[in-house]
Amino acid sequence: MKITRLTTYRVAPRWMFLKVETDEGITGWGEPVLEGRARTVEAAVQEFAETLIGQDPMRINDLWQTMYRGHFYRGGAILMSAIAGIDQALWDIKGKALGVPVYQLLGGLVRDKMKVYSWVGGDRPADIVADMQRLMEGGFDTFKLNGTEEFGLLDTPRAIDTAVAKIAGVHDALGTQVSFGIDFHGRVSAPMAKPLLKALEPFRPLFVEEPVLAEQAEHYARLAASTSIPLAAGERMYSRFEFKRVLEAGGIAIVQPDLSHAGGITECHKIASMAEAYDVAFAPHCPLGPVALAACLQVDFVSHNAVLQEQSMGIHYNKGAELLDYVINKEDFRIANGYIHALPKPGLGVEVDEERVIRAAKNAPDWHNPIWRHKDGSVAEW
Ligand SMILES: O=C(O)C(=O)C[C@@H](O)[C@H](O)CO
Ligand SMILES: [Mg+2]
Repeated sequence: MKITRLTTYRVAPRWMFLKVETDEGITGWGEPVLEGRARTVEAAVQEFAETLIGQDPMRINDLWQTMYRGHFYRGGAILMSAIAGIDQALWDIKGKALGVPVYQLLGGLVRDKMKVYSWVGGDRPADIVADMQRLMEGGFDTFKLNGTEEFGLLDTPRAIDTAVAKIAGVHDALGTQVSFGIDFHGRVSAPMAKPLLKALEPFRPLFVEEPVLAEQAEHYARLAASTSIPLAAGERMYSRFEFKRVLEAGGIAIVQPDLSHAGGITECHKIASMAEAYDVAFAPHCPLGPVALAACLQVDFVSHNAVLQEQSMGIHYNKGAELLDYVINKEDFRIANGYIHALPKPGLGVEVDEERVIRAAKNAPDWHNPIWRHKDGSVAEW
């Protein structure tokens, strides 16, 4: 079998799908996107296409290594997102060619169902309790929310109190009926993370995510030593070679690689295994589309340390399209009582509505995150 064509489709809300065609009529789909940098990743995918066309798609490991090592420069958000989406599509082709879901090619199921969680509260956490109560009716009991709005490098006790008050409101209203992760979203500096974590401890969040920016990873171990809250990170780390340093230094209880940013199924399956060796949980980041989610689930169902799966249904970013709008087999993605089952169909297990994708690609938005500023006019972490 040979790869014949790679076609990218940028679509609402902020996703990009990749279709990889072969000379035997088998097509694979991937989701190589970096939110806000879709056009850059698209260019990277098309550059990789120059070396992929004519190659055997079944040789996923060699193609992955060639994409990663063959062009001298390596790693980083753009290249690893391009490789991620291509890798997803290659696994999709392989599973379809052999007539099995990808998880069968990775050793089979370690669990019958996978716990998922839902976002609440948006960019600026608000209406959190109401959002949770609405989603609890749909069977969810695990959530994630942003911990703060803009937060200064040195901020005030009042800013900490404002952030804590929102969490206290959830705790007062719902107690332990719900569990929730708090995403600091890299908005909190290392000096402020310690007091903010301490102030949040009484409300026992499930985890705090990106307690500091990924480039401040050396603070993870120090922060973990100062708090009982499990720390999570990974959406802005792009390969085993970044995760190895974090795992070795300690401090992170949950790794959250993104299957569309960290090299795809091939790389994230290895990251999950590395994390397991350090007794660290695996909870893939996935605020993206259905192909990215399908790729996550394939790794979740073969990884003993997979504990939670993010999915974007109802997320505040999904303007103009929802998680399953481009999916034909919507029923396979059904979430019941906060769990999802392994996708039964061959390959990634997602049947893409190609006509709808092609239509949507004709007027794709060019999504970018807002640029936030502090009161003094300096740029703030969004
Ligand atoms: O889902 C999460 O945990 C996030 O932090 C969302 C963030 O990754 C945005 O997708 C960036 O545009
Ligand atoms: Mg996050």
